[in-house]
Amino acid sequence: MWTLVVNCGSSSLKFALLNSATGETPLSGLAERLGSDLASVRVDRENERVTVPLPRGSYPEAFGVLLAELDALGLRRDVRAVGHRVVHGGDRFNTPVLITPEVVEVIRACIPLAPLHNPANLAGIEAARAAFPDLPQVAVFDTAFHQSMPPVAYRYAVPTDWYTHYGVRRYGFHGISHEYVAGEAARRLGRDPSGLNLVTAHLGNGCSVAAVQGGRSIDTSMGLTPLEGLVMGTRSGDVDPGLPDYLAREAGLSLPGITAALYRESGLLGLSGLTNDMRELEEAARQGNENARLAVDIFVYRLAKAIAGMATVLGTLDALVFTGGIGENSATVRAATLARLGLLGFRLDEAANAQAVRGQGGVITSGGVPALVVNTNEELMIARETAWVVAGGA
Ligand SMILES: Nc1ncnc2c1ncn2[C@@H]1O[C@H](COP(=O)(O)OP(=O)(O)O)[C@@H](O)[C@H]1O
Ligand SMILES: CC(=O)OP(=O)(O)O
Ligand SMILES: [Mg+2]
Repeated sequence: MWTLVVNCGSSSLKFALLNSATGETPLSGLAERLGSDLASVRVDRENERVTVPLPRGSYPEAFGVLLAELDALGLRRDVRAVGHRVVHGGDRFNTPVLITPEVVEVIRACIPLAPLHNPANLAGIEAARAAFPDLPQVAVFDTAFHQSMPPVAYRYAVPTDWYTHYGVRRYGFHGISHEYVAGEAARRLGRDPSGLNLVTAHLGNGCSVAAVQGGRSIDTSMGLTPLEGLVMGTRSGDVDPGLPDYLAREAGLSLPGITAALYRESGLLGLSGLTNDMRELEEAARQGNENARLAVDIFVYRLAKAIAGMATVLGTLDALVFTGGIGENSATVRAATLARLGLLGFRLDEAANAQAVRGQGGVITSGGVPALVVNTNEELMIARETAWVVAGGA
């Protein structure tokens, strides 16, 4: 079944046309910096890549480019469903669902919990509905996989009333990716997923780790919002909850201003003062830039602590999985992380670690607990889940 997958970020729209059974992907692309003068759309066709400028382009305009590409390939009429990545679904959804007006309302109600992501997801749903009014639209939630967490993992030690009245609890994100790579890792290890204890580390622009037991998430590092946990590209991850009040009083900053800085001006970017891009930071660190070095060191230090925490939650560890742009491509981050985790029994295979950079993934340890690189494929996961819902779901 041909499925169009739409993944809207705060200023980007990723899309892919996939065969949900075979994974064949004749068309994919990424519209970036939407709304700005520098907006552009990159289109990947079977054997070529083109980038077209789209100054001040909006989500509907980016969607227009996608439709024109579908027409050029003669495939628009073959699309049977549209699958959307939706970042926050609260605790209402533990599976993907057909998008109804009620589902849209829940996604809207979750905007305060994912202010960068959910409005963009709704824009993607609107654009797709306008273009394909007769096709089923499916929401695949980043939070759904983590709905299996037990209360001991998802509750915060705050007044119970905040939980019961305002849904203040940990939800977790990147579930589509954690679930996909956990399944792939089991396959690569030749093991039955139901018997495996895995830690999965999704390291992209947003970063999180998860403890996956028998194919189910039992804990993860992100919480109420995608701000908690690891150091990320521009997000701070964990800080002292006393920080906003302190800064509001000492620096005269507003609460929304502080939150915006924690989302957009912190993490690798804030620490280095240079960039949120790990590749550029590694290069700057090699050239002797101390701030870049410190940013990478703190990223790794916090990641290693979080992985050890997830291993503790699991009790025993069968494998560690690296994924996401950094996890798949940075041999340096992987090596430095494993070097801090001798306690868990990893033995890095340097040649295999260097090899895994070339895109195939694979096991990067020799003996001890295996660590693997698995390339994530959120689009394929969304296409499969969409096909499952269209076929009647649970
Ligand atoms: N060769 C590389 N070495 C180190 N980091 C890399 C490399 N390639 C990509 N990255 C990093 O991956 C991150 C982006 O991850 P990605 O998963 O593509 O992002 P997103 O979350 O936006 O999908 C960036 O920090 C980028 O620098
Ligand atoms: C939820 C989240 O952090 O997503 P992303 O990494 O795509 O920003
Ligand atoms: Mg990502």
